[in-house]
Amino acid sequence: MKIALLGYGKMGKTIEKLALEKGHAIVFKSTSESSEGNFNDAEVAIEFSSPEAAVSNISKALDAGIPVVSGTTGWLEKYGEMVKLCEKRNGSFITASNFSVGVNLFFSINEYAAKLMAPWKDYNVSVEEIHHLQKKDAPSGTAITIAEGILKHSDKKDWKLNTSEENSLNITAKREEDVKGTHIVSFDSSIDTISLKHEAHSREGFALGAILAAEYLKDKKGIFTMKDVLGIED
Ligand SMILES: NC(=O)C1=CN([C@@H]2O[C@H](COP(=O)(O)OP(=O)(O)OC[C@H]3O[C@@H](n4cnc5c(N)ncnc54)[C@H](OP(=O)(O)O)[C@@H]3O)[C@@H](O)[C@H]2O)C=CC1
Ligand SMILES: O=C(O)C1=N[C@H](C(=O)O)C[C@H](O)C1
Repeated sequence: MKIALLGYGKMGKTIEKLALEKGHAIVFKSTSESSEGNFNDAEVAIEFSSPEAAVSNISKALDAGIPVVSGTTGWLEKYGEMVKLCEKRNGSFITASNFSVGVNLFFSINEYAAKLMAPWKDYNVSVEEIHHLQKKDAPSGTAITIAEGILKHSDKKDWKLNTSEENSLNITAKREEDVKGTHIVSFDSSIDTISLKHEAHSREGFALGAILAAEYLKDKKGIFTMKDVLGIED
């Protein structure tokens, strides 16, 4: 598969290494300042850039008729625009807050736990995420997906960063040296605490999942999710 990498930072470089090991070719790569290769040679684009650059990168791929996998977080208020553009171009698009298989299983475990815990009103649920110091957005996209999963089964009306409001689901975001991505869901009562934790040991899980999504998307038309890619039921 011929891949264009839109964004060539920590994730772009990890994807390049693993894609080459899997026998794929990188035909184009770009940063905010430079690019090399021929974008139109690509069969699929994998986009991990920044919240400010994501919409223009995704649009560039859809306009060129190249299926696009986007992992960038912090831009989802524009998701509807990208869906419309994808439909207009009869294109192919997947975005996910987290491409790792483990986190996508965690999303389902989280929803199951939230449903199970819903009648037990003595427990208060909260979400914590920890990431490296360079991360631009907070809370993480993954923490938002986790919160949305909990809210499907909770009396809380919304999620908020650092809130003590009872009606809102509290998300805490911590930044620490070199943490790849840790997410913890806690159900706390005065008697005990039940915790679910996912801890990424490297960026390879995110990168492998994005390559898997690109392999899945390459010959398809439409808008898909990681649940489609992994065959996980809703
Ligand atoms: N969905 C998932 O599974 C995961 C998502 N992410 C998300 O992916 C994104 C990138 O993460 P990461 O690789 O760690 O970040 P980095 O900061 O390490 O890399 C970002 C890259 O994007 C480039 N870039 C910025 N603007 C543009 C542009 N207009 N066109 C092309 N490239 C551009 C940067 O270039 P320059 O250096 O010149 O600024 C840099 O090469 C973040 O939003 C992060 O949250 C991260 C891991 C997993
Ligand atoms: O910026 C990161 O590094 C990560 N970002 C994603 C997010 O915002 O959820 C996924 C992963 O946690 C790493």
